Amino acid sequence: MTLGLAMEGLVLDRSVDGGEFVLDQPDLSVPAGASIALLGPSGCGKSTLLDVIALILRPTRLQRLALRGRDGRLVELGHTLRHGSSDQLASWRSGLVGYVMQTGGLLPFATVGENIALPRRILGLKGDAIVQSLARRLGIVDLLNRRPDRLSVGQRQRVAVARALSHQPPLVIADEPTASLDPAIGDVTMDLLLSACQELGSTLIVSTHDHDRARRFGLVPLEFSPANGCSRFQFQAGLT
Ligand SMILES: Nc1ncnc2c1ncn2[C@@H]1O[C@H](COP(=O)(O)OP(=O)(O)OP(=O)(O)O)[C@@H](O)[C@H]1O
Repeated sequence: MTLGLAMEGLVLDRSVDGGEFVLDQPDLSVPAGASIALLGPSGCGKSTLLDVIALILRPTRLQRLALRGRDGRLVELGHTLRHGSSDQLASWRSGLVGYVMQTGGLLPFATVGENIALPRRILGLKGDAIVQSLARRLGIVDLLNRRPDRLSVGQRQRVAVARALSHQPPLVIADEPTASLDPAIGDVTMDLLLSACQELGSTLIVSTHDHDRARRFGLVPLEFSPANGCSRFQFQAGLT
């Protein structure tokens, strides 16, 4: 089985900052091209785990984090995530990951179209036909010239999904991407995430509270399981 993601020995300890939360993930492996639903109660660490995988959050300890690139090579990034510069991490992130953040994370001074095209600009990719195509599939073509502060939360969420897909990354991460959407648009959005990733052979990890939608769309569940200690959290190990 070819891996899309391999992680070992992750500890993210917020107690050092006065919190009570510890994410303790000895092992996590996801097959390349798999579509995963990260499930668990509020506060169990879904966003935290996604932020580590997306090279945003530096863990307290980490033995290994490897992500598969578009060229098929598994890139070892554990040392860079612990000790590399922000610029190094941003550079790897832009090529390897598309991230639909829970908060949208759109640039307020750029239009919707510019936001969606931004990951392509960063990578120097030519052609913006995919921006139009994604906008059409998500029903946001009429919004391309607006700024994000003139959008509803649900519209922003769809823009964030389009932006995460526009550079066709090998790993797509989505943090509750349908939380603010009505059921029909939520289904369209989940369908696009899945079909775009399947067309590209990309790995998809979606955090969600919507077990029913995850099941209907055939996402493989990766469930939170209590670890030792009342404030230690962990997700079910490898899916290979
Ligand atoms: N910046 C932060 N500083 C300190 N503690 C934090 C911070 N962000 C989150 N936490 C804590 O870390 C824990 C995990 O939070 P996280 O957001 O990963 O949970 P989640 O499973 O994604 O929750 P939800 O389903 O509500 O989005 C929680 O106990 C939360 O209070």
